[in-house]
Order: sequence, then C-alpha cells, then structure tokens
Amino acid sequence: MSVRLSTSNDFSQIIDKYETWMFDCDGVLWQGDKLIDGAIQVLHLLRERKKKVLFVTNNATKSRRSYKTKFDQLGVEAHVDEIYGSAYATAVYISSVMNLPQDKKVYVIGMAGLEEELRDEGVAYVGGTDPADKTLEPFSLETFTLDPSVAAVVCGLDTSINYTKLSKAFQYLTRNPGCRFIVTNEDSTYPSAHGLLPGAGAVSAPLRYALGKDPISIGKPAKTMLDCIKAKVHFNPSSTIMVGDRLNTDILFGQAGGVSTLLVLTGITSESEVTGPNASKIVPDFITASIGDFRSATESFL
Ligand SMILES: C[C@H](OP(=O)(O)O)C(=O)O
Ligand SMILES: [Mg+2]
Repeated sequence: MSVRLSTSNDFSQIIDKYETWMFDCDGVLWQGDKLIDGAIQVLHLLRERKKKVLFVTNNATKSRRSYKTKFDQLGVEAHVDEIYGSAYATAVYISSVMNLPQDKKVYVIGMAGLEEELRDEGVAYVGGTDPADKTLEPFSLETFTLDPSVAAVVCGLDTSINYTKLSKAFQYLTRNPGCRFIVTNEDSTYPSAHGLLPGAGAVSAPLRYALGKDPISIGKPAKTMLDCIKAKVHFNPSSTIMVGDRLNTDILFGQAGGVSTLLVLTGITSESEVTGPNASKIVPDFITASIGDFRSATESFL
C-alpha cells in the first residue's frame, strides 16, 4: 500500500531522506505551459537543501536546449545537463547503442525537438518537419521513391501526424531490409493545460497495428532511459526518488531502477486508480495531491 503524505512532518522527512530527486515534467511540474502551483518554491527548497535535481520527461517534442528555454520562461531554475528527455535518449540510442552507420539515416515522425537531438548526435534523418510530408494531399505510392539508406523509423509525438507520414514510415519498415521501428515513448495520452489529448503512443499506434509489430520504446519505463541518465549522473538508488503522474511510465520506471516512487495527482492518474476497488497493480511508495504540497515542509523549520 502507498503511504499518503499529509503533514508537514511527512514532507520534511521525505526531503531529508532523498538526495536525488527525479521529476517527470508534464503533469508534475506543469500542464502544457501552465506551472503547477508551488512547483518553483519546492524546487528552490530542494536546491537550497543541496539535493540533486533531475528532470526526466517522455515528451519528445522538445530538445534539452528547448526545455531549458521553457524552464527559463516559466522562471524555474534548470540546467541542460539536468534534463533527460526521450528525444535525447532516442538520439543517443541510435548513435551509440544501435551505432547507426554514417551512410544510413532515419525517417522521423516527430517534431523539431527530436530533429535537434538527432542532429546533435550526428544522426542523419528525413521526414520530421519537412513541409513535403506535412500535407493533407492523398499519399501516392506510385510516385513515392523509397530511400534505401533509411535504416530506422523513429516516431514520437507529432501534432501534425497524417496519412503521408504513416505511409512513408510503413514503406520503410516493410521494404527496407532490417529497418528498425523505434518510438520515443508510448504514453497513450498527453496532459495539456486544457485537458487530455492523444499522446505519442497514440501517434505510433496505427503503425503498430498495420505492421502487427511492437517497436523498441526508449522513454520511461524503459531501461534505455535509465541507462542514458546513468551514463552521465551518479546517484544512489536507495536515496533517490522518482516523482511522476503516470503509473505505467513514471512509477514503473522508478521501480525498475530500484528507486523510491512518489505519485502526484495533478496529471494523468486519478485517486481512484490507486485506491479504488479496481486499483492498478502498480503501487507507488508515496502519494500526494501535488508537488506544491512540499511547501508545507518549510513550516516544520519555522
Ligand atoms: C506526457 C509525457 O511527458 P512526461 O509526463 O513524461 O513529462 C509525454 O509527453 O508523453
Ligand atoms: Mg507526466
């Protein structure tokens, strides 16, 4: 059973216990461009207490650099080397784990942030934000020229997803021998400031269905994301806590990495999913309504 945090003493004890804090972003720190109440103060408090702060997001629409800009615009202190996004982890996976040969490239379904991370890792790509693919014209297989150097299809959240992109991806995956199918993450939904929208998993779902094949998924809960963090940051799992709003990504990710987990209820997961009669089998160590609740920890030091 999860421990429900409520008193200022509960929050103080958690702060004392954990040295490394991994924060999910959408649904924990913000919803779209709207900050969660108290997030700035709580992050400030953790930094004051010399905690290590990391941001671990499945949202692949932004690169680490563009996340830094978002943090700056929202007035939240963050440094590029603290930010781990699934776009970055995907680019690192392709360049350093898959070792994509220099003469090969990937076909991208995704946005500018994913392209930026691929460029930074020296991965050549086609598709993505190319205006030629951003069309509502019917796709013509007759006039399509298959690029034999495409060795992987990478799919992330793409708010301009269309039939042309899906068809091209399908052609590469079925006609280029050995072409790999990689997704940045599989979140079924995305918590915008105004409510839920289809997530990256929903964007790649038509391809999975058409191919009858599961992709390699890089983001939480996959170990690939954790390996990417471990390659750069040293942390002791027993004094690390993962704070997230989704059970099957954030909380599973934390559990797989052997770190403690805290669920907040400002994003995807509702209270009934953790406490109701049909509660999920994924049980976080701690639950609180919002990250802002940690502000009350300051009260116990007054
Ligand atoms: C919602 C998720 O981002 P995260 O919650 O991991 O920051 C995503 O954009 O798929
Ligand atoms: Mg989230």
